[in-house]
Amino acid sequence: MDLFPHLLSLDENLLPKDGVVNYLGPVIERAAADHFFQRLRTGIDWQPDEAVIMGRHIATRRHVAWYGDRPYAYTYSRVTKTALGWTEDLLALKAVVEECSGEHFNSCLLNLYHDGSEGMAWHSDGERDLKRHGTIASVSLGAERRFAFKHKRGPERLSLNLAHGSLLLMKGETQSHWLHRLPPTKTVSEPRINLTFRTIDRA
Ligand SMILES: O=C(O)CCC(=O)C(=O)O
Ligand SMILES: [Fe+2]
Repeated sequence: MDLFPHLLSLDENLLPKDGVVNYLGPVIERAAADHFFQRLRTGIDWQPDEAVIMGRHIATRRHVAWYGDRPYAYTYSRVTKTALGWTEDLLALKAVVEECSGEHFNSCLLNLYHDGSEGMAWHSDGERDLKRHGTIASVSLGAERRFAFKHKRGPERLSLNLAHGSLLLMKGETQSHWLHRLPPTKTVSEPRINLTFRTIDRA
């Protein structure tokens, strides 16, 4: 009998090459995940994300927030944000993620997708301020959404569903060689919150 099936996923790399992605499935039980979703929905300082398109600042419908150990300045899609101090809920989620991954994180970017019409385009999280080859730990709460990877130079593609309360780890060289995205979908009308725990590493 397998008492800890999700722990086995740490040995299973979803990528065929050039990086490591582990999907641990739901690591937070449903009632706790529901609780965190509700608390974060109202307790986080959500702001519309901004994009700079042809030199103009455009506010997106997707909302974002940025928290960390210190007031890190973080440049993301060419907009700089200053990290707010951890909330009790974020520290509790960080503890779960650190326990499951065996790694430590000093910051977290949160995304709020109001429904399936909002997503995130192909990108990698190789920002200058992030620790090189550091793990990114992604927690999903709320509506289940598809998440996709494609290799930057080859034909390889894969995708998976991110369940309520689940944890996905992107490790090692993943950001150097793969893009990821959250495709918009007509079939989801419920909101989703995503938390990506990261390590900011700067002089
Ligand atoms: O919402 C997600 O699952 C992914 C978010 C993401 O890729 C990011 O914030 O960099
Ligand atoms: Fe990302």
